[in-house]
Amino acid sequence: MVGMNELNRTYLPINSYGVIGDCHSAVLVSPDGSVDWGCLPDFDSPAIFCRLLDAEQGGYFQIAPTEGNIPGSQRYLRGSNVLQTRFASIAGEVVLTDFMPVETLSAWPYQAMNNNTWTREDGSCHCMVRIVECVHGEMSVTMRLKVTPNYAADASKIELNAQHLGALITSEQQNVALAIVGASLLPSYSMHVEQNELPKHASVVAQVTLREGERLLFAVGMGRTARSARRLVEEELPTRNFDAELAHTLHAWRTWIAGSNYQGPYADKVERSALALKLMTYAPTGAIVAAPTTSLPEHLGGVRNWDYRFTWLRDATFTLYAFNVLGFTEEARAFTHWLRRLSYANGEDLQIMYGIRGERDLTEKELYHLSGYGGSRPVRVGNGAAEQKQMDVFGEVLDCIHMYRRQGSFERYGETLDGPLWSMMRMLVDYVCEHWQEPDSGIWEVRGGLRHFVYSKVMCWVALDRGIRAAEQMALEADLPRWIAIRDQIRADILINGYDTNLGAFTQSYGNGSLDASNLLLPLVGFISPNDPRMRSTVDRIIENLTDEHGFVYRYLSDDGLEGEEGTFAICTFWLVDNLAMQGRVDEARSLFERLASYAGRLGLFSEEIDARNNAALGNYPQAFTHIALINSANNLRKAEIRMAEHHTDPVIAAIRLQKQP
Ligand SMILES: OC[C@H]1O[C@H](O[C@H]2O[C@H](CO)[C@@H](O)[C@H](O)[C@H]2O)[C@H](O)[C@@H](O)[C@@H]1O
Repeated sequence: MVGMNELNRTYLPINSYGVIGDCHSAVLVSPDGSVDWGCLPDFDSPAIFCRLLDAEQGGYFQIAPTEGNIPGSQRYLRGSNVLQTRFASIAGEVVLTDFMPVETLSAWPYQAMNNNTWTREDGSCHCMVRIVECVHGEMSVTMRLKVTPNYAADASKIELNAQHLGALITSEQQNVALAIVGASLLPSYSMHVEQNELPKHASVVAQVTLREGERLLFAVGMGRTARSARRLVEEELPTRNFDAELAHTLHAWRTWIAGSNYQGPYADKVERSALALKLMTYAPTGAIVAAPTTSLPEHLGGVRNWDYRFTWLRDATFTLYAFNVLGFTEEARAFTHWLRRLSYANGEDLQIMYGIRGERDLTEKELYHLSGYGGSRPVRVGNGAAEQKQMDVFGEVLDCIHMYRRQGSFERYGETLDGPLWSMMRMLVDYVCEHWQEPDSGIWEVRGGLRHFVYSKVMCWVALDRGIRAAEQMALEADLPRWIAIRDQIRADILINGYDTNLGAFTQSYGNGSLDASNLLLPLVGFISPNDPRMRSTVDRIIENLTDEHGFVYRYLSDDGLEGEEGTFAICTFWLVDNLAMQGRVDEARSLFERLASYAGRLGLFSEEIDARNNAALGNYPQAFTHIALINSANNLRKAEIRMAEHHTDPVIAAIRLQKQP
């Protein structure tokens, strides 16, 4: 964590970054004041800042003390995704406030699926705002903006404006506008262009000495064309009232989070997780990304580097479960809206993931010119998993609609389940009836060939089960006798072929003696009781054989067709917490939850995996999966504690406690 003088800055720990966003995109800000990852204006736009994936070539936008070695420390402003980085020395202290203005966090009038969101509802541009203010003494501050368009593949050209209060950075496809507000009041202010060693990208450098009470505001926006970006530099950005936008943005986040009705343990962690998840929603269409980054490695120096800036049906529906726990329903409405507008002719045609505007083509490419985080290559954009067959997604989609119905959301939003939505559900259930016996690539998207994954079969059972319940409870048209027979057949098949009596555990796939943490979901989806002896022994086997020395859980240890190792999966460890809690092993559950929670970064954010041995976060960041699971586990602990209280206290007191819960 160093200041501007440290020119050879390399890779910071993944979970040391803060994230800010506007529900169109999100950028990562390091504790030394640098935006090292940024795809603007949308999550899937080519990155203009990618120092995170190539410390030498990658662009960044850093505002920090000119003198090196003044450490920055970060925090979020209460109840928001507005980030502050504080730099303090003996001579002075400056505070950097970073945010992306939001108009509203409630449901949008959804736009066409195929648009990039260059402008906001009121016609102004989406932007990133950074305000640096001296709160004590004085400090010299440097801003360095190195824009590297198209993941640093395209060259950029810089033009400073006449007063040196802004800059236009253009390239073949992307045009960036920078405006600096407040500089004309500061005599020490200067700005120049600095050539870098690699000539493709120069940097805009501004310097100023700030005294107590003085401040500068930097706004960066994207123009669809060089001409529109020039207009942003000259007209729009210098005249927008960003103080009012900051107040509005803070209010929007705080109003949104105040809608949570969570009253259980670890409320601060749950709140941060909820705010992180909301950041991953794409307001114009209702889609939800798995994470706002690509290629943060699952093994340092390894090849397991994937692009997560897309919408997996699985990850998104899991996100909605977590929102549901907190009492948020609008996100599910927005997502089901997105879901209904996806293009697919039948179950075969339904992809497991789509782009945020419903794009089907997510062709995976390797960016050979980037060296990768800590040398982890290849850097990939696009994701080949989109072409995989993963049978679990049918259960996840049907379960999500089931949850939406159970929440009373159809009534709340004046919608109905019959009609086109029910036709879609029936089509998916019928597809599962025909295809559940086929092998697939499974929840973990293995690249080593198709198998009969137990979790996939269980989710086929879930698809049938939720379809049957909807048909029965809503008197909807369906071939119920057939559905019921197949549901029961799937269950019997799993219990015979998916449980290994010698091992004493549900296995990863049929006829294979390996353990798989996805089976921890079986009681969570209602397939089996958490106290069924087969489930209890599966949990014990997982604890014995699928954990590291900290008790954190690996997804599996079997071959998956890829080179290299990986860390423990945070979502899987939280699933273990859930199982322990549901079994009444509350002390073990609590202690595991707390151990795992201590591996979040200082801001409470998690990536996908943990290498506890080296105290390192691994994988894309922040990752929805982990934050979803944290919320669910905190809630399962809450429920387990209530159950314990009921058993161990006076029944009257227990009843009073129960009443207090939402
Ligand atoms: O391990 C191989 C696979 O890893 C990624 O998939 C993982 O992330 C997805 C998004 O969060 C999640 O849905 C999946 O369950 C995880 O295994 C990657 O996206 C795949 O391309 C890759 O094959």
